Amino acid sequence: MVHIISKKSVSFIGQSLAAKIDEQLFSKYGFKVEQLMELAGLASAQAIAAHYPKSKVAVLCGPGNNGGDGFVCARHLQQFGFNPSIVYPKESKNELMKSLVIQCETSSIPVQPNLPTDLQSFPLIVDALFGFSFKPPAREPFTEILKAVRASGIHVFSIDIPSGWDVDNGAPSEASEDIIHPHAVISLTLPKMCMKSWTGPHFLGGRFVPRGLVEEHGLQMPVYPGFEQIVKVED
Ligand SMILES: NC(=O)C1=CN([C@@H]2O[C@H](COP(=O)(O)OP(=O)(O)OC[C@H]3O[C@@H](n4cnc5c(N)ncnc54)[C@H](O)[C@@H]3O)[C@@H](O)[C@H]2O)[C@H](O)CC1
Ligand SMILES: [K+]
Repeated sequence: MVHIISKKSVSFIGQSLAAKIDEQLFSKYGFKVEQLMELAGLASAQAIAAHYPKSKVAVLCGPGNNGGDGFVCARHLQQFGFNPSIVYPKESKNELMKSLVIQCETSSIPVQPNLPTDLQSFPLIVDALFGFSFKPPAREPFTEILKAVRASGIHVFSIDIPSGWDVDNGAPSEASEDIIHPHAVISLTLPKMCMKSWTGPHFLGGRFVPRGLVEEHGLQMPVYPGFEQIVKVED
């Protein structure tokens, strides 16, 4: 059972503060991106395993760190008994992303640029296309993918933000075809402003923010019970 906390007990942060916190974690507080990505991807996999039965799962990975979280999440999902396949439309030159591809491929997790032709046989899709650095609207080849995912009707679990949404203002329109309409979301560190009016299943993970950073920005952090890495946010 995932512990439930009130939406009112945590801060919601905007795009610029999310980027500032991220930058300070690496500069002032000495973290390496792969450390935090491992925790973010693990928390995402834990939320998925807590919420969905084991199944085939298509993990859509973008070119930035949100995509990196997706690769890590896929690795952990495989450890938890899921059967992940990665869709990675735009290969990054970044060394960390290259390592993540190797880690998955050598663990027999397929990595391909296109959606699987048998997408309808996947009960679940993980959306790790874009996180808090996204600036709408999405460009190709992502627009086509977002539209195909929407048309498929398959349940989507979004990591950090639903891809295609404006980080501060949310979904451009309920009817938009080129954005993710998630079934559930995990926010990392703290929920972003776009999640304010979200009423579906909402998890929170990323239990790694040092106390100094919390105090510096006056953040209201979630209270995680014991040694848990995720909580569920409800009204
Ligand atoms: N501090 C934390 O909590 C941590 C969060 N993590 C995850 O990292 C992402 C943010 O990662 P970042 O690399 O800054 O950016 P994104 O992944 O959101 O995307 C950048 C990527 O996307 C391209 N892009 C932007 N807009 C568009 C567009 N309109 N169309 C097409 N492509 C676009 C851009 O060029 C870049 O290539 C955060 O959300 C968390 O998921 C870390 O893993 C750990 C620390
Ligand atoms: K996402």
